[in-house]
Amino acid sequence: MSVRVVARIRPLLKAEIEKDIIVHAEKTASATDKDSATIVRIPNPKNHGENFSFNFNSVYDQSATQAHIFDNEVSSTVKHLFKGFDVTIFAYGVTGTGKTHTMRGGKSLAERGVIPRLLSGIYRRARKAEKDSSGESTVEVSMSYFEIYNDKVFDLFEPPEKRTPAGLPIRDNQQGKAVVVGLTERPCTSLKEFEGLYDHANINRSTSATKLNAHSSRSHAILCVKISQTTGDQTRVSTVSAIDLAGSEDNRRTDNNKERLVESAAINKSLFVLAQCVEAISKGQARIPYRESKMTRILSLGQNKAHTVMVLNIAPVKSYHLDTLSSLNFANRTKKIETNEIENQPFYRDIPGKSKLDGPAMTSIAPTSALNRQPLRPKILSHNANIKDATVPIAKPTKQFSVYSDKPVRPSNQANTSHPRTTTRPSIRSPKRPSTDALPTLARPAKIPRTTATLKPTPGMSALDIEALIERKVTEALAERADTTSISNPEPMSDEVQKRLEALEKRVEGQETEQSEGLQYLLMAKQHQVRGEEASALKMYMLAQPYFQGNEKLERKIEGLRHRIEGRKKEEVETRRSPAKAVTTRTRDSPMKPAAAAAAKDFDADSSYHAAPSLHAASDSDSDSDTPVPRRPLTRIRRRPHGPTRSITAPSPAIHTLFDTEDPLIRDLCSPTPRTTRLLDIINTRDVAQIRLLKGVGAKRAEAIVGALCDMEIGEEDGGRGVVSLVELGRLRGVGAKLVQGMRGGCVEGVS
Ligand SMILES: Nc1ncnc2c1ncn2[C@@H]1O[C@H](COP(=O)(O)OP(=O)(O)OP(=O)(O)O)[C@@H](O)[C@H]1O
Repeated sequence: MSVRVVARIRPLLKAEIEKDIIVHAEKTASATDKDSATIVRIPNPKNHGENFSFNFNSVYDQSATQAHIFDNEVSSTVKHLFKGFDVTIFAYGVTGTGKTHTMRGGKSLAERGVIPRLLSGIYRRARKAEKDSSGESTVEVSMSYFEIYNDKVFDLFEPPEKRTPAGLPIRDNQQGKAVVVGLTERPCTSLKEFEGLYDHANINRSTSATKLNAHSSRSHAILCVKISQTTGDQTRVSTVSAIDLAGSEDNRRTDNNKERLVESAAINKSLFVLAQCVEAISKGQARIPYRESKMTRILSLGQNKAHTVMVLNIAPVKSYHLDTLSSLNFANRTKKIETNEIENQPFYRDIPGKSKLDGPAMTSIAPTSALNRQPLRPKILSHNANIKDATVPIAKPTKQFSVYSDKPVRPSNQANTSHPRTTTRPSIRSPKRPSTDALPTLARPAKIPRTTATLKPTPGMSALDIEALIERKVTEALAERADTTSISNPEPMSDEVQKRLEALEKRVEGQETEQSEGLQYLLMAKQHQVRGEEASALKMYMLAQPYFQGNEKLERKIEGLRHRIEGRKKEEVETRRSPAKAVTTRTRDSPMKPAAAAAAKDFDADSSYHAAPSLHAASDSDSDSDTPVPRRPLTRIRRRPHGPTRSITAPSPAIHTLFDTEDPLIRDLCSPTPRTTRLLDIINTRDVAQIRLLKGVGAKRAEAIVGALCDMEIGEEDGGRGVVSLVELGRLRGVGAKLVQGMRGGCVEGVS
């Protein structure tokens, strides 16, 4: 099913006037009176006589009430939730277009937004389900709520003063879903309780007054509400995520100060990445850059297996013209994303082995499948043999148990470490079972009767009961093993090693924090430059300079930019004095100094400056719509060949390059020392022969490192990126800070 995209055009604000309205909701020609509008119409900024139209699932104009939006677009998702599907609802749009109004809304009953109404619907349905089952079923609701501020994750149940500067980490759970580690999950038994928690948490959200919005959200806020439906000993968990994204900002209009600019850069960057993800998905590219921002990682659009609704918030007026077009383009692409909705299967309650890491969404998948994968933290006693287990199909573990065997399960460590599974499997396969095909899969324990205490079959048991008994026993034993394994295999790190690792981490983090501040300025500089705001770009480059002292490339860039601005000013003055003369002035009258010329050349050669002007406009190659991407003056744009449509196409800004290695300047400024690079390169070869030659590493240790890399699955989801920092290396099982320092120190001698 595709992402459902609905557009909402907000009413005029006090300072806005009727005659500036340029965006309209319209119905299709074939629509009846009953049908709602599905088209957003907006003029072409280059030619006001021409209009662009964008088609969405629904379009709401200024008259749409909060109740209207909820009833038409969101209330039906409650049903999905209770059927076991996850749901994601998110609001997207430029700053000040009504995202928070839509999601949270006001205090009065009529003004309440999607979130409180959704919760109201959830509680209502929960009570009904409980009542209809005559008390057989219970529904529990719990919530977690966090924000992504400056690309860091913060628990909104924690007051800001208790936050750690680095925020909470994100990890992939066993199902490959990104979850925040260490989030508070609060049970809430009634709407009132929910509202109390939600309102309180919202006080902790980062908001500020900007020129475009007196209460502008400076972060992406993600609310996860978990619904656990229990009948007997089975529980089915589903999650609804309601996301109020921060709005993109055009800093020419915000008058943002330094702090707001930094926030703005982070917001814009994450929205850039989101646009890139959507573009990559819509083009069917193999690599979707989810990991380039925390927001995209969490949202995992198109990958999250949830029923997804996007509300596109739009301002109706001219001053938002270009931004609105960008948003419309983005939404146009998003609506084509197919989500593979998957129903969460019930699992047995109180099953041991559920990690805290799982987070709210984690438990939404049957635990049996979770058992097939390695935990995220390496377990010291586990062998590489376990890696194979990760590939064992879900139903296979059942073969390890015989229904007639009543012996206690072997302690997990032994089972895990002494024998690879493949050797034990045949001997414990039940000889009485001709085929495992008849087995119901572990992921569907729904048919299991609520028999309990004894695991021995009794004479009166049916074949189905026996099958169920096998499953039950297998599930419990595997869960127990997983649990024991995690408890009995703590990190074997001595206090001293732990301390050293922390010290190393702090040192590296300290450097990172300092550098990242400088990088923020570079990012902003680049954003300004992309928009043709060269004076602001220069200012930002200059602010970045103290963080990268002595960097010649940056100095050249600044000088080149300064020269360019001065040249332009001169040109303007000349033009005003004598337009005809000015045409030739540049070549005749102002020859560039060699250094400046080189700098300017460097500037020109940097292809990323030819990017599209709009912050969240990704490239547009859609063929089925009038999907313009605005262009701004002063920005040089490479045109793509015109296709069959008349869509105006701007190239995609290499957004992800803003902070990464594709930008030559940033690459230059961020690169780790050659020694570190060398060490990481060697480690990432996963070649025992090479690694064992590192200082302090013998053959056994080299093998353990390679094993740990595999265990941690570093690189699998990242296309084999391997360890990327010393800290990450130090965290590998059996490595530690001391060894890292030793290996690094010995690296200069060269290990080939
Ligand atoms: N449908 C609406 N009806 C009435 N007022 C609205 C509506 N939509 C938005 N507003 C008003 O517009 C202003 C901006 O809305 P809001 O704060 O929700 O924008 P936003 O998109 O969340 O902005 P930001 O990204 O900066 O947080 C608010 O004063 C809000 O009350």
